[in-house]
Amino acid sequence: MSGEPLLRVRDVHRRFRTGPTVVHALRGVSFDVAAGSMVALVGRSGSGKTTLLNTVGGLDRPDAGTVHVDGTDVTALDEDGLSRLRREKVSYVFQSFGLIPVLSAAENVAAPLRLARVAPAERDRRVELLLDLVGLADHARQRPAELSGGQQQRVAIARALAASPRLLVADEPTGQLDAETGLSVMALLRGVVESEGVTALVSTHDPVMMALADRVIRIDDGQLSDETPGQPPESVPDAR
Ligand SMILES: Nc1ncnc2c1ncn2[C@@H]1O[C@H](COP(=O)(O)OP(=O)(O)OP(=O)(O)O)[C@@H](O)[C@H]1O
Repeated sequence: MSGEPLLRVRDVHRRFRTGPTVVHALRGVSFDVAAGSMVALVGRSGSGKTTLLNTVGGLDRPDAGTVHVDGTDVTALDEDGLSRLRREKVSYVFQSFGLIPVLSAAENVAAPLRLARVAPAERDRRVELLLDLVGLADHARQRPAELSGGQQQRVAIARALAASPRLLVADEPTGQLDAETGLSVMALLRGVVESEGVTALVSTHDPVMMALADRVIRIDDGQLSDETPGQPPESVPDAR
């Protein structure tokens, strides 16, 4: 498999029909993401970022084009196949965290491991390790409402990593966080890409996230319009 991109997107189109109006949200999007790299997806509001991320992880189907994740043709999967993909290969981090309110931090992180039928002792070990990785070892028993926004997003990142996905998709993961908290969550994401060997595709408006990425791809009105390599933070205006 070496040399194969972890993610391959080819000529993806997606249209939405609302009454008489048709919005062409993706107009022939193609790109590759190398295994173990972190790519930032940027673009104005309404440019198609969420639609693209949903298509990549099988939450939404394109009208045309193909998406391959780790050699699997996502666009050819039936519902069972998509569920397996989301359990085993792709996980999501959302702007709104998406934690289960009645579960503790540890139970939220354990949820994907339960689904994957990981044995309890191994599950506990992995949850402890992940909460430690995201700096929340002392908050394992707290429920989401008892955690700050930044802490909740850290739990969501730990949960997303629980089942050792190949691809982490994050849709504006720092969108609800203040600048300082957002920066620490972004640095955490960058760190886990390295330490867990995961590949990440992250939509963002934040120049610091762009600077932390290996590559930046820009979407404009449903088309990729530009691509620049990640830059060191000191060369990004207003990043400090
Ligand atoms: N389910 C839907 N039904 C109808 N139109 C939709 C739907 N989802 C997205 N769109 C339209 O598709 C276009 C792209 O939306 P998308 O949410 O992908 O943009 P975005 O870049 O993620 O925006 P933002 O940064 O504001 O989240 C927009 O014009 C949007 O109104």
